[in-house]
Amino acid sequence: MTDTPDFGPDASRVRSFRLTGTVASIVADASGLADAERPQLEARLRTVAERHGAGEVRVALTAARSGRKLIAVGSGKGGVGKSTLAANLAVALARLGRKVGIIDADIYGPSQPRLLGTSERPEAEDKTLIPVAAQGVRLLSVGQLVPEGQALAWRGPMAAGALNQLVEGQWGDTELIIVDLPPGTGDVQLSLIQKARPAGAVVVSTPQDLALIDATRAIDLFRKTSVPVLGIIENMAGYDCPHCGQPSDPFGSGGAEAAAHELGIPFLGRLPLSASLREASDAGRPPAAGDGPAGRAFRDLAEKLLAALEP
Ligand SMILES: Nc1ncnc2c1ncn2[C@@H]1O[C@H](COP(=O)(O)OP(=O)(O)OP(=O)(O)O)[C@@H](O)[C@H]1O
Repeated sequence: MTDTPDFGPDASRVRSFRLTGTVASIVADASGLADAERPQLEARLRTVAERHGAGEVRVALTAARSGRKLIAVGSGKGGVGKSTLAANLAVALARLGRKVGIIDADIYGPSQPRLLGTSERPEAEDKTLIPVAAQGVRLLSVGQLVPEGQALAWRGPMAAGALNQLVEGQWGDTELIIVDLPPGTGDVQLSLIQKARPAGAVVVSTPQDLALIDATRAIDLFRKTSVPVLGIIENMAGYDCPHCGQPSDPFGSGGAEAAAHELGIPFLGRLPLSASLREASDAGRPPAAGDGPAGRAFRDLAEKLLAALEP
């Protein structure tokens, strides 16, 4: 039997230790570590094994982050429902059996804690943030990093630094992380996208021409940063009057679908303007958690998103 040396604070990461002759083999769990921290862990393990008498040390670090996929949700401008859709997509993906996280990187107006109905602040372990659980998903938000109500006037490097803390949180076995980006296509968005390295992106737009021009810019930003655009979602498309029942299209309809076809990207679906969706969202009850029409619509969107992500 191999006598395992004392790895000190790294002991909980060591999955196995074997000493054959003078060759030590160590398997350690590197989940949640930043890329820069992995070699440091390896060096510490190596030192302990060498002190324990090993001449040669082989270290295998498991749980590389490569298995986890980040999906950025962006929009060309504010107020189109990007955060609402990001929250509900996360909840719908979780209901489809995925282990889902959400990173609220919207430095101009972090709204995920409110949308997911939580005011809990994340704890930190060894300076690594532990996401809070809400509505079946795990959440880290830039809003949790500053006192409530304090404005975030961050420039690119600060925003990127904060995002790094969120991306490098203790995500454990989370498979998919939705990243709610700030609206727009400026430098901050660019550096956030480069830092987060998403596997794909979703663009939210309303049907108006102007919103679509902005959405096209957002698509262009993702393309320039080599992030595959998984699809476009049209929000606030059509409205059923609660009084007379007549449908109307205050912002037009079908524009985003036509734009998606033109740009050669998938159209994931549309959501109508809905008072109940807004009320439920404001109250921290994401409609995707229920089985009503909005719940079904979000399930449909989540299925299409998975199909685009894992063809
Ligand atoms: N389909 C919808 N029907 C009715 N209200 C909606 C719909 N989608 C979003 N809203 C409402 O519109 C407002 C803006 O939505 P949200 O905050 O999600 O937009 P955003 O694009 O993330 O904006 P921001 O630029 O502030 O980040 C919210 O009050 C939200 O509840």
